[in-house]
Parts: sequence; structure tokens; C-alpha cells
Amino acid sequence: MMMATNLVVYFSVSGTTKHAAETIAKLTGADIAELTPVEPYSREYDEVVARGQQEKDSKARPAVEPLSVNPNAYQTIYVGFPTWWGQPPMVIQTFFETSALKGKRIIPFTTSVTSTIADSWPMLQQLSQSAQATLEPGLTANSTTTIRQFIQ
Ligand SMILES: Cc1cc2nc3c(=O)[nH]c(=O)nc-3n(C[C@H](O)[C@H](O)[C@H](O)COP(=O)(O)O)c2cc1C
Repeated sequence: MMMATNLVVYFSVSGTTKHAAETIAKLTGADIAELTPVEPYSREYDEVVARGQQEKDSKARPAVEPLSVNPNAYQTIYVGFPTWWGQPPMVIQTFFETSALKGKRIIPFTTSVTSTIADSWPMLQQLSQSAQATLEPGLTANSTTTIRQFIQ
């Protein structure tokens, strides 16, 4: 079996980013891997908000389980996350800092209510620079139509 050269890595709490990630993987023929925190997030919205806020304020790096694939085997990595307070959740920082991403193309995507991928750009730029990865224009993946247009 030929290995895909693209990988979709995503973090999702309530399933919206998971759905977007699956759509991107299907349209691009990419492999897909979920970024899973060692300590799962609650299903209760208020608890997610409280934990997310605490992690953001303390600049936490929540531990994540090893990915089901080795990102090093791919050239292009789509990295997806829900926007939390106008930026990526801190597990995305964990991912960038604990993966060997040197020389990789990173295409970020986010789901949100109103925020766009541009809001997350400063943090993504900083993380990509530190990882010596190339940050490519990404997308706000709130609809299948937008995803289709981007992939075309
Ligand atoms: C802790 C928290 C913070 C959020 N902050 C924002 C925000 O700043 N901007 C926005 O548009 N949506 C915000 N949202 C909404 C989520 O980005 C949106 O519901 C997202 O699609 C959820 O993705 P998921 O189902 O993959 O977890 C926030 C949600 C949570 C739980």
C-alpha cells in the first residue's frame, strides 16, 4: 500500500474539528490522527471553559498521547483545532514542541463560532518558527463548502 504524503492531525472536544478533519483527509487522501490529551476534556461545556482558561493563563502544555502515526513520515501536515479565546488550545503548543516538524509544511485549520484562522496566526507563526517548519496559509474550516474551495 502506498503511504499518503499528507497527514491531518487534529484536536477536537465536541466533534466539530473532528468532522472538518475527516472532510480534509477524505478530499486530500491524507492520513488522519487525533491529538488526544492524556487527561481527556470534560463533556461539560463549563468545565472545558474553566480548564481551557486555566491552561491558557498558566501557559500550560497539557500532555498528549503518542500519535497513532509518526508525523516525521509526512511532508505536509494539516493541523486542526477549535479556536479558544482567539487562539489555538494549549495542546497545540504541546504538539508543536514535542514533534519533529523541521522542514515540514504546516497547513493550519480551525473551527469556531466567529474567529478565523487569522486570529491564531501569531501563535502559529511563533510555533512554526521554533519548530523550523514552514507555515502555509490555512483555513477557517467551518463549512464543507469552505473546505472544498480551499482544497481545490
Ligand atoms: C473554551 C472555549 C473557548 C472558545 N473560544 C472561542 C473563540 O475565541 N472564538 C470563537 O469563534 N469560538 C470560540 N469557541 C467555540 C469553538 O471554537 C467552536 O465551538 C469549535 O467549533 C469547537 O470545536 P470542537 O467541536 O472540535 O471542540 C470556544 C469554545 C470553547 C469551549
